Amino acid sequence: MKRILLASSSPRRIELLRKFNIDFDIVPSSYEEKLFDTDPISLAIDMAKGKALDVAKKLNKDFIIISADTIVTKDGKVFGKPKDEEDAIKMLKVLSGSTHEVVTAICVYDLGKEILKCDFEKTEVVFKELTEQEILDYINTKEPFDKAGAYAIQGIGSLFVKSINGCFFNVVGLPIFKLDQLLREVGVNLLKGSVSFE
Ligand SMILES: Cc1cn([C@H]2C[C@H](O)[C@@H](COP(=O)(O)OP(=O)(O)OP(=O)(O)O)O2)c(=O)[nH]c1=O
Repeated sequence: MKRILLASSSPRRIELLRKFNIDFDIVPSSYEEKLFDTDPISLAIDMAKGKALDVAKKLNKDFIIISADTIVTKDGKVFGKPKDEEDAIKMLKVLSGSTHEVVTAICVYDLGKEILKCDFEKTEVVFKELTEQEILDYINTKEPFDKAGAYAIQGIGSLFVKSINGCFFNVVGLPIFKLDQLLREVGVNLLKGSVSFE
């Protein structure tokens, strides 16, 4: 019996996938993410792939793994999750009053068929100008700390987002439209809430 497995510790990814009527297991990867200023798309894809391959080592052929990685990028700089308060303040100052991009890479790895497919989605996010006080007040909510770019569009961070261009769910960490396309290629239909295996 085939099983879907989400290789993630992200509560947002878990919650988004739970919207659909499929059973899935959750095994976070221990893949070590290394961020540096380079092409954000290949970086995110490498990391999503790394997470899938890491979790695959522990599994048998019955599983289809879903993994993802989200990066915030602006002017050639890439931002993951802030290391500390100072890092979060720095990121929010860069994002203030301007447009940045959020890239999420996703991979679907069918261990039985030995098919690994990865893709990405990119969304533009326009931030209002933030005052020092707003940044400090936001840091005090603790929301920024486990989020790429130090904000959550789905949370209090929504106060800062003037507009977006592209997939909302991509910003939250799981681009549902892209994920559905990849899953269909390995026989999983989120709309039917079922997994059909030939
Ligand atoms: C920009 C943004 C990011 N995020 C989150 C999504 C991801 O959980 C996180 C980016 O970190 P990731 O390294 O992509 O994921 P993760 O470490 O949380 O989980 P895992 O590697 O186990 O799958 O930032 C939001 O929740 N809202 C936002 O608006």
